[in-house]
Amino acid sequence: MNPVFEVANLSKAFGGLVVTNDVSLAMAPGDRVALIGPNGAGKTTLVNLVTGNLSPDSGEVRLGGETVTAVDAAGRVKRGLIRSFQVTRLFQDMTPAEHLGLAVLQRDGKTGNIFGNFLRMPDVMAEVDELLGKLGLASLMHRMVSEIAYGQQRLLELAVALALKPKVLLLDEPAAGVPQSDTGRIEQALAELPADLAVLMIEHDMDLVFRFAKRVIVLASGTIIFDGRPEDVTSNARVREAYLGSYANASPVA
Ligand SMILES: Nc1ncnc2c1ncn2[C@@H]1O[C@H](COP(=O)(O)OP(=O)(O)OP(=O)(O)O)[C@@H](O)[C@H]1O
Repeated sequence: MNPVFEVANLSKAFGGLVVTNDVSLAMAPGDRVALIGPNGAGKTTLVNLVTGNLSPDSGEVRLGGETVTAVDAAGRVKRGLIRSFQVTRLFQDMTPAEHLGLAVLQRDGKTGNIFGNFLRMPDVMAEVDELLGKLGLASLMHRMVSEIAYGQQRLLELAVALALKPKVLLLDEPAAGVPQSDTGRIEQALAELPADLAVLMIEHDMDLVFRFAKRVIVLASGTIIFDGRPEDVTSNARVREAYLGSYANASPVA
């Protein structure tokens, strides 16, 4: 199958520190990939290069076969590359319905309407209802974000991302900080993501990685040291060495 998303020989240094070192990878529609690696391995930097929030020193990013290395982050969103909206970027005094309504209008290029009452637009609201229903947030649609639990805010992030109709979805630790009682709902939402969507998830929780991913990519010191099946990752010598190295550098607990 043709890749929906590719990076080729991507490199990035901050000062003298090479944080992304000749990284190449491709994803097909429907892929479920976990991106793991010790702290400071360069995972967030790689995602920032992919989204266009950072520019690489060299290499290419391609979406649906088109080179988008020079396209800005908004242009990549328009082409279907969506990073899950972070909880810290949700508006505390807006409701889930308003967040999703705005996302739908933005996706359809109708942002001129945002000062109209889009909550009365039947086509927009039908989609908002459906998305919130899917994620179990229907009863909260008109509550302020500040009044809803953290786990539900993380589900709302996912709903906003889905409202933009992604082809490639980048998730950054979708269940981090969520009380255990609510992680099941998030995992269910992840399991129910559209089958043809390509998903790349940064995740530290290996239990979640094993339940979600069909493929694991391990980054260490900016280099991909493993790209393969989840069942092969923990026995891989380079992966073990990279993680042991990160523990060896950790300070002993007093
Ligand atoms: N803007 C920047 N300027 C300078 N150094 C940076 C910058 N952003 C990241 N770094 C450095 O690049 C390295 C990789 O950071 P990055 O956040 O990409 O790693 P990570 O794998 O996402 O880590 P974590 O799992 O801890 O979030 C780190 O040493 C970090 O200090």
